Amino acid sequence: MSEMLLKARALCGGYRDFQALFSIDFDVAKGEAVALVGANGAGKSTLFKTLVGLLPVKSGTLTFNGRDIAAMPAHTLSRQGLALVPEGRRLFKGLTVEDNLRVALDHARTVEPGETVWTLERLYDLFPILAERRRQVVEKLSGGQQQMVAIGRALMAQPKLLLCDEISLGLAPKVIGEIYAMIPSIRATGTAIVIVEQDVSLAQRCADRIYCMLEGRITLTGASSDISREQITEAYFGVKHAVG
Ligand SMILES: Nc1ncnc2c1ncn2[C@@H]1O[C@H](COP(=O)(O)OP(=O)(O)OP(=O)(O)O)[C@@H](O)[C@H]1O
Repeated sequence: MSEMLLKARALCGGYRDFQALFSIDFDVAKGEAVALVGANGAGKSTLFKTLVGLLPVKSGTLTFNGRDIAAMPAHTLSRQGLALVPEGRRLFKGLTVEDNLRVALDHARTVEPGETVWTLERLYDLFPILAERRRQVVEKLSGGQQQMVAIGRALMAQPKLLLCDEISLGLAPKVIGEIYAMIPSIRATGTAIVIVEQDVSLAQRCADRIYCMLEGRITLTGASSDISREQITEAYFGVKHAVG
């Protein structure tokens, strides 16, 4: 594996008295695409929120770019290069597409010389429909277009690692295809990406490696090309039975 960007070891976390993550080992290398799969309630969103500092690390270690980030708050982590596209998008209603995108500039990472900078122009090249809709308030957009704004907003923070939580939820297959087509362009800039995806086949196709979670634990990890459908099914449900 190439140089490590994010490294979690024996990570435990959750909500107040409720433990939702148990001894998680999770790695992302620079520029890598990783998929995180698991049933509803497995702990995928909780892991993402813990990685970006929205929930506390209860025990274990967490490093990003070689730095201990276990106690860093979300706004500091954003400036370090960690960005989350949250489940449900959470756009700023009443603001235009462009204003939603510009909001991220306030907590963006300072880009190093030679690195690609995500500008509005580059984003509009990635999602041309957003250029057409730039002056519209986001409520007027379709679900797929809103998802593009959510991804675009995260990219404007100039992340080294982009965490995408269920970006295909509720979208038509054609639109999902359009959104997932952005992954190679994002990776080409050197940004690593982790996607939470319910469609396991899609996850396997677009990621180098897969992690599967069940009841707050990682139950399977490996190269997408090496993992069989049967192994994923077992890790996903904890029992041997067939899906879809
Ligand atoms: N705000 C919260 N307070 C307390 N417990 C929570 C909270 N949010 C989630 N949980 C619990 O944490 C566990 C993991 O939930 P999480 O949302 O991380 O799962 P998930 O894999 O992302 O599932 P989904 O696909 O449904 O979002 C579940 O038992 C859930 O009920």
